[in-house]
Amino acid sequence: MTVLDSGTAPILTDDPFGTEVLNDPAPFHQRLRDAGRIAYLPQYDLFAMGRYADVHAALTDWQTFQSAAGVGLSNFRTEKPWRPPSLLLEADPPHHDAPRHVLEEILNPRRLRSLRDQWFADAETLVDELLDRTELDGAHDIADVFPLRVFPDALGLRPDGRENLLPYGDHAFNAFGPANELVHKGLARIGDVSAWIGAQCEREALAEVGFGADIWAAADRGDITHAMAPLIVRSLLTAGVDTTVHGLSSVLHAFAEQPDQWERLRAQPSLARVAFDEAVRLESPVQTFFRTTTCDVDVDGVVVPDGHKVLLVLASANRDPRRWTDPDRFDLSRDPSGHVGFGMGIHQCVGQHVARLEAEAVLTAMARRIERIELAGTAVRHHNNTLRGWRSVPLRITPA
Ligand code: HEM
Ligand SMILES: O=C(O)c1ccc(-c2ccccn2)cc1
Repeated sequence: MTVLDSGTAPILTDDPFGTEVLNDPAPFHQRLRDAGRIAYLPQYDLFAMGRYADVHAALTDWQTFQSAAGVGLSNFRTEKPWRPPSLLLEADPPHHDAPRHVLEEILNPRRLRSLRDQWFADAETLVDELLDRTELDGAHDIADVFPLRVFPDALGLRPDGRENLLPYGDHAFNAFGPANELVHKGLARIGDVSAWIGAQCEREALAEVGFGADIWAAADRGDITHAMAPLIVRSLLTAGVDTTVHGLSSVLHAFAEQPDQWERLRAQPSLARVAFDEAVRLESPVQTFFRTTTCDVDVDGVVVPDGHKVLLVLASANRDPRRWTDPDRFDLSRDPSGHVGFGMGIHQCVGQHVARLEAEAVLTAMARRIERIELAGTAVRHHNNTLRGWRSVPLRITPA
C-alpha cells in the first residue's frame, strides 16, 4: 500500500480489516510506525496509531481518548450499538468505576488461588488424554478445549448450551470492526445466541458458587445495582473465552516455532507465566480497538477533530523497535512487562489473571510431560476483525 502525504496527516491506503492485513499484518504495522505518530486511513475516515509510546499515551489518557462512544468503529454518539453497551468496556469514569471495582475484587490473583489446584489438575487430565498420540493439533485439541473446560464452571454456567460461547465472542469481536464479511457471517445466528447469553446472566441461571454468583452478591451488598449485575456477567461471557482460546493457540504456536524456548521452559517451569505474556506481546491476540476523541487533539501537528475514531494498533506497538529489542523474536529471557496486549490504564484487562492462570496450568502440565513440540505442518489462521489466533496448529510431540 502507498503512503501519500496530503495535508498534515500521512495517509495509508491499507485496510486493517481486510484479508491481506489479517493474513499478515506486519507490513501494515511497519508502514504505520514509519509514517509517523499518527496516520489517516481514508477508507474508514479514521486515524491510527502504531508506535508504542503513542498507543500507550492514548490508552492512559481516557479523558481525551474515551471509551463511552464505543471501542469499535461504530460511534455511539451517532449510531445505535448492536447490543446494550458494556458497563466496563464502553464506559468512562464515573460510570466505569463501580463495575470495574466489582470485577477487580472477584478476579484478583488472591481469589483465583482457590481455582489453581483444580485448573492444574484439569490440565494434567487433558495432557493425559493426548499423550498416547505423537501428532495433535494445538488449536483443536488444547486451545479450543481447556478454556471451555474450566472457565464456564468457574463462572457458574449451566452445562448445556456452552457451544454458544465461542460464536458469541467471535461475533462480538468482529463487531468492533467494519460491517464486512466477517460480521455478516455471524448475523444469522447472533439473535438466538444473544438470547441464550442474556438468559445465562440472570441470577437463577447461575450456580450458587462462581464469578456470576459473586457479581450478584455485589449487587446484594449495594456495590452495584441489581439492574447492572446481568450486564457485568455478560462481560465475562463476552471477553472471557475467545480471548484465552486465541492466547493459548498463540503461545503453543510460538513454542512450536522455537523448540529451544521449550527446552528453557522444561528446565524452568516457573517461566510459564512470562512465556504467556511474551506470547501475548508477540502475537497480540487482541490486535486493535478504538477510542474516540473528546476534543480537537493535536498529535505531532496532525489535528484529530473532536468525536473522531482513533484505531490503536496494539499488535504494532507490541513490536515497535523503539520500545523492544529484537521485537519479532519469542524470547523467554526478555522481560515483556509493559506490553499493551492486555491494554493499559483504567480499562486494562480485568481478566488478565484468569488468562495467565489458564495458560500457566496448560504450559506447566505440558512442559512436565512433553520433551519436544514442533510444527508438523502449516498452521491455519483464524480470521476476526479484532482477534488473532490459530484455527489449526499441527504439532508433533515427543513425550518426556
Ligand atoms: C489472552 C487473553 C486476553 C486478552 C489478550 C485480553 C485483552 C484485553 C484488552 C486489550 C482489554 C482492554 C480493552 C480496552 O482498553 O478498551 C481488555 C479488557 C477487558 N477484558 Fe480482557 N483479555 C483477555 C482475557 C480476558 C478474560 C479471561 C476476561 C474475563 C475473565 C476478560 C475480561 C475483560 C473485561 C471485562 C475487560 C474490560 C475492562 C474495562 O473496560 O475496565 N479478558 N482485555
Ligand atoms: O464487557 C464486555 O462485554 C467486553 C469487555 C472487553 C472486551 C474487549 C474488547 C477489546 C479487547 C479486549 N476485550 C469485549 C467485551
